[in-house]
Amino acid sequence: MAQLYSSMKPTPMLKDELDIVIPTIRNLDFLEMWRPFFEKYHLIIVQDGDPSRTINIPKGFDYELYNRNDINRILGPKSSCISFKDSACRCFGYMVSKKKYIYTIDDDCFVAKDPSGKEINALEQHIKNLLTPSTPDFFNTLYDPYGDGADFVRGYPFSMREGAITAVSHGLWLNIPDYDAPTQLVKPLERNSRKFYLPLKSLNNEVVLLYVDAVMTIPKGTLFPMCGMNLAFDRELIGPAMYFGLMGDGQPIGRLTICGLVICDHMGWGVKTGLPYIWHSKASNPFVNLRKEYNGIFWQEEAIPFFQSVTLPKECTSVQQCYMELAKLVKEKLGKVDPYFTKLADGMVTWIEAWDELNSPDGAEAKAPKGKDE
Ligand SMILES: O=c1ccn([C@@H]2O[C@H](COP(=O)(O)OP(=O)(O)O[C@H]3O[C@@H](CO)[C@H](O)[C@H]3O)[C@@H](O)[C@H]2O)c(=O)[nH]1
Ligand SMILES: [Mn+2]
Repeated sequence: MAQLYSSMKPTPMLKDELDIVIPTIRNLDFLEMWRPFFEKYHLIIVQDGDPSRTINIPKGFDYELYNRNDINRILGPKSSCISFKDSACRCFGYMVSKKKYIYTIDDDCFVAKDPSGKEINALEQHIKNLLTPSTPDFFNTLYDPYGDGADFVRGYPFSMREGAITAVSHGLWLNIPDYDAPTQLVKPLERNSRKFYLPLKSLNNEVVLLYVDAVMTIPKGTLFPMCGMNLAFDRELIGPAMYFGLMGDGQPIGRLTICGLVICDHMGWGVKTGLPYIWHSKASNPFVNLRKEYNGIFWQEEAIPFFQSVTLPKECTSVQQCYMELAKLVKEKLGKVDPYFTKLADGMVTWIEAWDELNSPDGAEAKAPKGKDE
């Protein structure tokens, strides 16, 4: 399937083909800053924590809001696969959406500015990333050859210039980077201000935050730490594999995405990272994060070599089949690391079952209180 976007200008809005998923334990006043970019889109808000709390949502946005009671009502016993008291609860929004694309953003992420001072329309850049091919099989040293002002460099095989379908667009962050707790603890004041260019001086002669003006494809066979803070994906392609795992309340682990992107390699799809940037305003509490992360920090030393070694049978031709196979392997190979991984594997199976229940042609409709403040 050829990617839609080529050199046409402007980037299609896809306002009827994309949902914005926001996990939250806070009021959503941050939407005021995003209003020019988000107001035409449908929002799926997943309210975590105490369902009796009222979340303030600025007027004029079209949204559906799900709290834990809704999740339990819609999924019944299968709601056990949706994390509670962890941002991974956002996966429920992926499951109930009916749109082709998803953009997910945290409620402490704001509109960033590029070095020229122009506000960045993160959603537009993600759409551009998703509608242009990726280059997972052969690295282009000018990064994204489909970006404005770039192309394939000399020596890039012409037979590979059509590229691969892009399944995921992973954006980055100015100000507070997505650091783990130990890094956050030793670098409490560090801000993302790497100097990839001559420092741009602001009016009062201070170095302003800079950013890396690049989008690149994650090379095939390479894993990377995927952050859900500023992330978009083709839900019809890779949606069933975008489960963030079992984390938060009742789990020995949090803030670690066990994600099935190895399936992209198996399916021949691409994953991009880089632009767009958002401005991440708040560092969650590093001590609380350390408690959530410490198991994951040493388990990942076993889990990563496992995921790097995974090869899926060619008989797995759908994402669901791949994911079920991955769950089987997680149980077999990682179950001995800790019983958690057996629980996780079961959660992965339940996730696919719930996904198919809600998304098969005759699947149950996820009834939620529709929200649209006139
Ligand atoms: O129990 C919770 C806690 C938070 N949320 C919502 O999830 C996002 C992220 O929360 P926050 O900004 O406080 O935490 P960060 O450490 O900055 O998050 C990043 O680290 C990873 C940890 O989850 C994640 O990939 C990034 O998002 C906000 O919208 C909170 O409101 C929640 O739903 N439940
Ligand atoms: Mn945050």
